[in-house]
Amino acid sequence: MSDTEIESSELPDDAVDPEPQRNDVELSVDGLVKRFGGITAVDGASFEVESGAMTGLIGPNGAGKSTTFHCITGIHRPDAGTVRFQGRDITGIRPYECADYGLVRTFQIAREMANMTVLENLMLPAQNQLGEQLWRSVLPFARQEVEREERELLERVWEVLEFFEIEHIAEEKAGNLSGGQRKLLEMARALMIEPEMLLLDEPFAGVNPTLEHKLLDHIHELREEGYTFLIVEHDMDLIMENCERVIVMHQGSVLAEGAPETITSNEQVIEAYLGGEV
Ligand SMILES: Nc1ncnc2c1ncn2[C@@H]1O[C@H](COP(=O)(O)OP(=O)(O)OP(=O)(O)O)[C@@H](O)[C@H]1O
Repeated sequence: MSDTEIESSELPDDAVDPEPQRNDVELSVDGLVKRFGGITAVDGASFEVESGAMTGLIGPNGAGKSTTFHCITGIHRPDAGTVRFQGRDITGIRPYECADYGLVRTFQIAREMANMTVLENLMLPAQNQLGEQLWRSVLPFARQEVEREERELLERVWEVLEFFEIEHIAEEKAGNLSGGQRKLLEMARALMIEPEMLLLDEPFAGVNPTLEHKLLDHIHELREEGYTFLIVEHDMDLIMENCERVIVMHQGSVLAEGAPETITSNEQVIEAYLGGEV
C-alpha cells in the first residue's frame, strides 16, 4: 500500500462510500432541495454528469431546471442536498468561487453591458483578476507585470473571437447584436474564464438555424477538447441528437436519466413529460 492509500478499516463508518464515485463523474447532485416560500422548485433531485460528455437537462416548464442550475453555480443556496464538482463538495459556494474551480455558466448580456463592445465584454470576466491592486499599478516592476498580463488577456480575447468566428463584430456594441450573435458572445465570455465545465441555459433560444449549427459545431469542438457540458434546452430533437446522456426533470426531481434512445422510449417520460406524443 502506498503512503497516500488509506485502508477502508481506518476510515470512520460514514466515510466509507459503498459505491465510490467514478473518476469520470465531473458533477454530481445529490438530494437537492430548493424552496421559495411554499413552492418547492427542486425536490430531491439527484444526478451525475460524466466528464467530457454532453448532457442534456430537459423537462416541462417549471420542472426546476433553472433553479437546479442556480443551486449548482451558487446563485441560490439549496435548502438540502449536496453538489460535488470533480469530487469536491461545492454546495452553497459563491458564484465567483464556482468559476474559480472551473465550473462556469453562461449569462445573458446584462443591460449595462449592452453599451459595451464585444471586445470589452470579453475583457471583463478575466479583467477582475488583473491590475486591481493599487500597488500593482504604482510599482514599476508590478506595472510591467500588469502590462504583460493585459497583453496575454488581449491575445486570449482574440483567440476566443477567432474560435467563434466573431472577430468582425469585435467593435460592435453588444446591444446591436442579433439573438444568435449574443448567444455566441455569451459562450465566448464563459470561455474567457477558462472553464472545465460549462452549464448552458437555453443556448439556442432565439437563434436562427444557420447560427444554431455553428454554435453546435463549436460546442462539439470544445467537447472534443475535453470540456464537459450540461445543457438546459427546450428543443427536444436537438438534445436527443447531440447529447450522449439526457436527464429528465419533472416536478423538481429526476424522472429519468440515460442515453437518448432509452429516454424517448421511457414510458414515464412519455406519460409525464411528452404527453404521449412520442
Ligand atoms: N425566485 C423564485 N421565487 C419564487 N418561485 C420561483 C423562483 N424561481 C423559480 N420559482 C418557481 O420554481 C419552479 C421551478 O422553476 P424553474 O424556473 O426552476 O423551472 P424550469 O424547469 O427552469 O422552467 P422553464 O423551463 O419554464 O424555464 C416554478 O414553479 C417557478 O415558478
